[in-house]
Amino acid sequence: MSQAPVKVTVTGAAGQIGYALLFRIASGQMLGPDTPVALSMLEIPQGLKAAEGTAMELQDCAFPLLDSIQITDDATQAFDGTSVALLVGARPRGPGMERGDLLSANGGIFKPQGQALNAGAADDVRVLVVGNPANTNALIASSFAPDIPTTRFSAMTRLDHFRAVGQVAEKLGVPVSDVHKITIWGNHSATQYPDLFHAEVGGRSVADQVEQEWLEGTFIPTVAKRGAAIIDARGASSAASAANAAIMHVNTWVHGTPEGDWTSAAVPSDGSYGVPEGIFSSFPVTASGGEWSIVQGLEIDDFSRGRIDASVKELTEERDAVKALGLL
Ligand SMILES: NC(=O)c1ccc[n+]([C@@H]2O[C@H](COP(=O)([O-])OP(=O)(O)OC[C@H]3O[C@@H](n4cnc5c(N)ncnc54)[C@H](O)[C@@H]3O)[C@@H](O)[C@H]2O)c1
Ligand SMILES: O=C(O)C[C@H](O)C(=O)O
Repeated sequence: MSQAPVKVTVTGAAGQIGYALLFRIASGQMLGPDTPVALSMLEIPQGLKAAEGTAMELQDCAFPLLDSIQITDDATQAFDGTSVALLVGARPRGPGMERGDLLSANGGIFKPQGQALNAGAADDVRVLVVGNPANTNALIASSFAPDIPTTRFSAMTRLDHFRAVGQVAEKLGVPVSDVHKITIWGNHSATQYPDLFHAEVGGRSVADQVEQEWLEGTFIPTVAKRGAAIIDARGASSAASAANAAIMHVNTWVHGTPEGDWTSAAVPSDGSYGVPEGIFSSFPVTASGGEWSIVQGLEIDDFSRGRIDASVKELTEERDAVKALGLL
């Protein structure tokens, strides 16, 4: 081990995504092979026993990079000194629950977690929100962490990005590594807009290589509704693919995007592409020096404009709903 351990906090550590995530973090796949990790697992009291079981398994892997494991139901302890916080634990939508109820229940989680991050996180903290509704949960958490720059928060649309890459690779019969410049715009929800007009395979626009009918009638709905399709098939929501996307999101944030390509992440809007300032919307982004930058200057045609606006409208409605609940 060549450097001091980096504290990484995972909330919802005993959940499905937590189980798929923790072993990859501890093995070095997120921060790299030279970075020892001090893991902190935050759970609600009912989740602590299962978290202890996972910790036993982590110990049994004898990962050379795993420096220590903390298990707690106290957010202040979990976030104290943390440099990477993965906010995975969230309240899922239950039967008969309206979107407003979901936002209110999650406000009860992300407000105190934002406050605890603000109180004790390390100066270099980076926060990834995975728990749904991820974009708006990131907005809530960051608004209760006024001493942490808003740009240190982002919400995950990398899974949607990878889903789009997979669909394009299959359609064009190329390896996934040939697919570049995919963009997910907007919300991590069924209104998201996976954009192929700027995507490239073999140096040519993907939109020029597929039929418009496939793009509109198959590609967009397949990507946007993939989460629901997985729930339907598995009887549980995506877990390993979500954990993979979280690992890659943080890895890219810390280590940067490859030259000439970009990825997708929900970051606080600076007003780019007409997206209202402050909401967490997915954009094409590059990363360098631990900071996200929104890719500028892309031409947006009327088709894309309409799709982006529809998803952004949903995000502004979510923002207004949490504002009305006193959560902003
Ligand atoms: N952004 C994405 O792409 C994406 C993809 C997949 C899933 N998700 C979301 O991720 C979240 C987690 O999914 P999962 O399948 O692991 O769920 P899960 O129900 O298996 O696990 C969630 C865990 O969070 C814990 N928890 C609840 N409240 C908590 C709190 N206040 N503090 C700490 N822990 C808490 C629960 O005890 C549970 O163990 C869900 O909201 C899901 O919708 C997002
Ligand atoms: O779609 C869901 O509810 C689960 C998750 O956000 C996903 O995209 O797989």
